[in-house]
Amino acid sequence: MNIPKITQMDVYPVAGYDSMLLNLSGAHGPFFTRNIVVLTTDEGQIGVSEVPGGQKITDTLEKAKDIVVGAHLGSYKAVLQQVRQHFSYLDAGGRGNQTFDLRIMIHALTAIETAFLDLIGKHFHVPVAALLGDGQQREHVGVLGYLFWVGDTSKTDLPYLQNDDNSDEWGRLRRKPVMDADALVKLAQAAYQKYGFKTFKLKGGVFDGETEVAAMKALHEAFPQAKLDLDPNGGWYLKDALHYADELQGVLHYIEDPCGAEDGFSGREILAEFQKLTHMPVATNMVDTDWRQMSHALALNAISIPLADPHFWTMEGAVRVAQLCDEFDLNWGIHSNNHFDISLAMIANTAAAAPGKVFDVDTHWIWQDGQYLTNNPYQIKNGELTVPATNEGLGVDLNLEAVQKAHQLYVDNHLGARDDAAAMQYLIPDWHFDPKKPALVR
Ligand SMILES: O=C([O-])C(=O)C[C@H](O)[C@@H](O)C(=O)[O-]
Ligand SMILES: [Mg+2]
Repeated sequence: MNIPKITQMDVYPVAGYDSMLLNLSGAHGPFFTRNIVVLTTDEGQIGVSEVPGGQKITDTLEKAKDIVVGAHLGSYKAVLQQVRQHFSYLDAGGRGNQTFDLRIMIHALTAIETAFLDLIGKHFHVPVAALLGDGQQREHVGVLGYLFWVGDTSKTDLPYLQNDDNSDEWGRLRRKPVMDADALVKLAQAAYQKYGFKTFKLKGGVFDGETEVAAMKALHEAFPQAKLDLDPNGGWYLKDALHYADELQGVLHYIEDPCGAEDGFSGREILAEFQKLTHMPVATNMVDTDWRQMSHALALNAISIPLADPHFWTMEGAVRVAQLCDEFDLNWGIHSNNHFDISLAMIANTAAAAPGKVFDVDTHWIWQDGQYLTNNPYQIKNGELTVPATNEGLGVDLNLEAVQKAHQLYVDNHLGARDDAAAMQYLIPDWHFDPKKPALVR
């Protein structure tokens, strides 16, 4: 029997268009960037993956080719071990304190793992979900409507996309400013019309806390049945977070990183105090991002909903977190960043393999919907993604021409890793990141 062997590994840094989404780290620029990996076997089959952008991840993937090319599918775990050993020094600084994770090795590792899993799934004619953890647990995966405050792009001379999809209200509104509760409710209504979400999350840490509390109350009034989450990325001090939590009792279903490290205490210690004092379930993608952090978070009872992003836990690692949550009576969810449709397939397959109480998972996809790198992107319908058990691999068919175009966009615009301060400086001159100050509070 022939076991397919990797004969080629291609790495494509790519870019797509984004809205001027605001967050604690600043404002999203007109482009978001990703790294796409394509593995080819001696049988001519391909396996794909997508992880965050940036030259450091691209370079690491390029260097890893020596380990990957020549390996056969059955040895993928040995390949992953070697990649981890060779490059783990790159992640010594941890995730950093931006809203997004700055690690390098773990993202490169995920890119290699996922492309292998795509190939193995195709080889055995099963979805990637069937290969993870204890196998596929569900076909339908709930996803949330990820809402942002959106800046006014006319205050910049940056090439933000406008009028790319005026076929419906969501397509129109997602490129326009959203700077008050009325506009936010309209945005949520448009997202609901198109995608049928049952949960909404607002990216907070932009306006002062009282303004964001009022916005959540307006969303609750407009969608009394919806589950709501507010995520200021640890930008509030504990004493303020306790006050906002009081105001948000009965409004929020859960809260995400309401506070973080302060006064010599770690983010885990502060969140443990918050959870104990409020009894409000706390989600996080900031304080339990590896097993060492997770062990402290659990010992402290700091969190109820680990958001295990498969891009920084690996797909297998994210499902391992779900298994732990299931055994320990915690809820589980996924965190995301702006992404193309390969990542959407990664999210869907990971959540389809997660046992237990899975919260509607994050995805930024609605801001990118229409910019496809595959011929058959997953669709969000009735607030769900579907992973049929008949899928093979990730369940997507790569459109190489679209990847090459997205790569050209990256090259032509001299892009690299994400830097939200640059666009924010158009709104507030000399703006600098402060992990303890909402972005527009300066
Ligand atoms: O849940 C989260 O913290 C995120 O989604 C982090 C992202 O970096 C978000 O803040 C963004 O895209 O601006
Ligand atoms: Mg978060």
